[in-house]
Amino acid sequence: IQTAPIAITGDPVLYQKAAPVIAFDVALHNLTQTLMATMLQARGVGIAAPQIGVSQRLFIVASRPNERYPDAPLMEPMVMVNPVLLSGSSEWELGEEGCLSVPGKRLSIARHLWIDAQWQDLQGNTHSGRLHGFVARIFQHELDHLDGITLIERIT
Ligand SMILES: O=C(NO)N[C@@H](Cc1ccccc1)C(=O)O
Ligand SMILES: [Zn+2]
Repeated sequence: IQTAPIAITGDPVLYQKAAPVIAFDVALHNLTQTLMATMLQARGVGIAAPQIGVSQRLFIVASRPNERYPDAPLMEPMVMVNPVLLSGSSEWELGEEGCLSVPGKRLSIARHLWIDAQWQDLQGNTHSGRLHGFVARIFQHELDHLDGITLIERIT
């Protein structure tokens, strides 16, 4: 399966508002496979389509313990199309984040402790649920990417 180069700080695609996904077709399936393979190759625990140069509202949340995040919880990777943050806890928590598009940096970022999210799967079915802790953190990080926000914009 193909991987793709990861856009890094300064690449305009990282600062655009991504477009909603409207076609739940084979191209979306292929894009998701490339996104997943790229994330795994980079030892990521999440990745957003704009990071491989595709300005569409799609990301993967795939927390699992690895050398970059030894304490990360293990979960089934979630492919989230047209994700929406419905609400977030009033309580925020500071935590270390890395970004595959901001190589070599770990920054302390405040995120909601839990969030209620809604998204579509690759078949276009709508789902919703509450995410907690590190998984909620990854979701919020990836959603920022869909709105043209990277870690650097989050600290300034
Ligand atoms: O760059 C990305 N995703 O956009 N990948 C990050 C995801 C992430 C998000 C929040 C906290 C830790 C890690 C990574 O280091 O795997
Ligand atoms: Zn990132």
